[in-house]
This record gives sequence, structure tokens and C-alpha cells, in this order.
Amino acid sequence: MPPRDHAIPAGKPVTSLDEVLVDCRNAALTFGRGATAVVAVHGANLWVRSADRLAIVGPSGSGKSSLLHLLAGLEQTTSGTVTWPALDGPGGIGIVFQGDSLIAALDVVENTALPLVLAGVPDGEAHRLAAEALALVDAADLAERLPEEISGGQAQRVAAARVLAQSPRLILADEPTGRLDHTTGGHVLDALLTAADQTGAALVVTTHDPAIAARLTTRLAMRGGRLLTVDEPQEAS
Ligand SMILES: Nc1ncnc2c1ncn2[C@@H]1O[C@H](COP(=O)(O)OP(=O)(O)OP(=O)(O)O)[C@@H](O)[C@H]1O
Repeated sequence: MPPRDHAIPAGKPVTSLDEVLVDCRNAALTFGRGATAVVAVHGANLWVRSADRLAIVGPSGSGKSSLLHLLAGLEQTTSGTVTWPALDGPGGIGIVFQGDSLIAALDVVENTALPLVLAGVPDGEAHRLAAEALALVDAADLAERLPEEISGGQAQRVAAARVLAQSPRLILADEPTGRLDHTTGGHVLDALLTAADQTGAALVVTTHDPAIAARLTTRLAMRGGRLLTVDEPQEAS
């Protein structure tokens, strides 16, 4: 395999045994055209492999969400490529969106089961999988509550459970702790890490918080749409 600048911790060469879930080569994303064009991501190179625990850390507007959307196949690259060698296209990826909102009229277990039901999984099976996923993020006791009856941190755990119930091979979480206080954010990250460990999924988390990033195995800093080298000191670009 060709060398990669990023997402490969020093001293841990990629071997043929590593499954590459996402292969991102010189991937760029520009919004708009001409004078108003914004280059959100400049030629990013990275791999995400099975069992990776990767943080993309940078300030607001640095391009983290845009990069995550490229990894998820939600945005097309303006140049360069994103492929999913060990996945069936971008299928098998679960995304915890920034400010993920639950549906107010559905209780927590119904919210968690909804994507499965919409995908045609029978109700009983969808609810069983949803209950298992809620237990993984330590939210089983919330199952019958409505979204208005739970806290922001609990809602983020439920959003994570909704993704986990779909058994993703890769979980992409966009600022899952962004609106939470430090302790609550830490619990949400604990839930994601535990769930990823137990389901064997890879995990990529974007965050502006270096303390959250420090909890992941590998860190990529992002500044002005550019990925900096792994664990590079976070000076402004
Ligand atoms: N749909 C869009 N149309 C135009 N510009 C966009 C769009 N989405 C993002 N941008 C711009 O791309 C740049 C990167 O934005 P992005 O949301 O990826 O950053 P971020 O690091 O995730 O920020 P935040 O943490 O605030 O979400 C910003 O300049 C932003 O204004």
C-alpha cells in the first residue's frame, strides 16, 4: 500500500492485515465558485482502518465537518478521491450528526429504532436492537422517556445508540460533545468508545476540545481546511 501522511501512528506501519475502511487521497472540497468560493478541505490524505480511534481536532470553521462528510460520502470531492475499500461503498458507516436532534413525539427507544424500522426491519427486532444499543451507551433506563425528558448529554448518548443499533463498521461523530459541559462530554465520549470497542467498529470524532481529542488513540489537527501531521502542536496556521 502507498504511504500516507496521516492517521498512521508513528511506529505502526499499515500491514495487509489492516482493513482500510476509508481511503482519502488528496481529497478537496470547495463550496461555491469564483470570488465567493470557500475551500473547506484542501487535499486531505488519510486512512481510517478497522479498530482506529481517530480524533480530528480544530477550531470552528477549520473544515472538520466538511472532512467528515467526505469520509461519509455525504459530499462529493471537488478533486481527489474518497473510497471505502473494505466497505460496501459508504454503507456500513453510522454518523452521529452535530446537534443531532431526536423526534419529539417518539420516546427514546422508538427514536433509536426508527432508522431500522425505516430500513424495513420488523418492529419487534428493531426494538430489540435499539434496546441493546441503548444498554451499550448506558441509557437503557431512558428507553421510555420522551426527548424533552432527558438532558443534552443523555440525548447525545441516545443519538449514538441510534447509530450503533445499525451495527456500523465505522462510526463518524461530529462534535458529539460540543454543546456539553466537560464532565458530561467525557461521559458521551466514554459511551462512544465503549460502544465502538464492544461492536468492533472504528471511531472518528471531530472536536474543538484538545482534552476530548487526547482520549482518542490518534489525533489529526485541522487548520484552515488543512490536515496537519499527527499530534502536531496546535499552533494557529
Ligand atoms: N454548505 C456550505 N456552503 C458554503 N460554505 C460552507 C458550507 N459548509 C461549510 N462551509 C464553509 O466551509 C468551512 C469549513 O466549515 P466546517 O463546517 O467544515 O468547519 P468545522 O471545523 O466543522 O466548524 P464547526 O466546528 O463550527 O462546525 C467554513 O468556512 C464554512 O463556512
